Amino acid sequence: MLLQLSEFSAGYGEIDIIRNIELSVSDREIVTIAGTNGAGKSTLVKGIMGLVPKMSGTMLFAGADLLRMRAEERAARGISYVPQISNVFASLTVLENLKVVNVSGRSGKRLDDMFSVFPALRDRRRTLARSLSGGERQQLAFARALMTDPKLIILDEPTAALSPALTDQVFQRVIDLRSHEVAVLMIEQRARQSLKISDRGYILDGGKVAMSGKAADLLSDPAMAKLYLGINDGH
Ligand SMILES: Nc1ncnc2c1ncn2[C@@H]1O[C@H](COP(=O)(O)OP(=O)(O)OP(=O)(O)O)[C@@H](O)[C@H]1O
Repeated sequence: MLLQLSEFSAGYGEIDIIRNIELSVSDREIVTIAGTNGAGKSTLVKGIMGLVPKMSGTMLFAGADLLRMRAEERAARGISYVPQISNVFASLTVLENLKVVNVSGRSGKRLDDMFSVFPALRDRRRTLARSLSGGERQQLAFARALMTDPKLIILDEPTAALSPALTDQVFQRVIDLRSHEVAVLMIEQRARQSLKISDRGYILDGGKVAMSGKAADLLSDPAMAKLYLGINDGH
């Protein structure tokens, strides 16, 4: 198991926002976190990154105890986080955005790797990030996250504000990430589409895991369809 949370609770003050979460991600797995607005999805992933002030429970990553580690240490151990907005530097070119990721050693080789995975970025390497299309910008955000050669990438709503066509493209890119020996944990409002490309899923409601399991089982569960699917995606 790559990431294992047990009895994990987290919050910002007196009251915990998420409570007693059991969650795991295996090597190269794609896992969706979906659920209602305000359920605590962002708080959960920020907790994994070490960005929430109050946390308790157990959190293991590649066998190490993450809970007491600072955010920088967690990142250094191989977790990359792609926030929902402001995930690239708008005033830098594509090439500059990739170069400023702090990678020790072979960054030239790494750049070549990124351009072979995302050929559109090679063509646009001198373009300012602010001039990229929404889909290209998301590719750049993924490429930046991959520059550090992480074991786990956490994506916070990668398709937010994208058109249906670009959404399909971004989900295809998420599938491609798997060939990079990387696991993906992603928050998605488009739960149905996201589960279709995932191995497993967790549905949060009111700070707790309401449902979890194999993505195919969740997609065919009538209770899941009634309560949590189809509100935000028309597919
Ligand atoms: N920095 C913060 N300080 C205090 N409370 C916060 C903070 N961030 C979030 N919350 C509260 O935590 C709860 C869960 O928020 P969170 O953003 O984790 O939910 P979410 O499931 O990601 O929601 P959405 O789908 O709407 O983005 C909300 O009630 C929110 O008001």
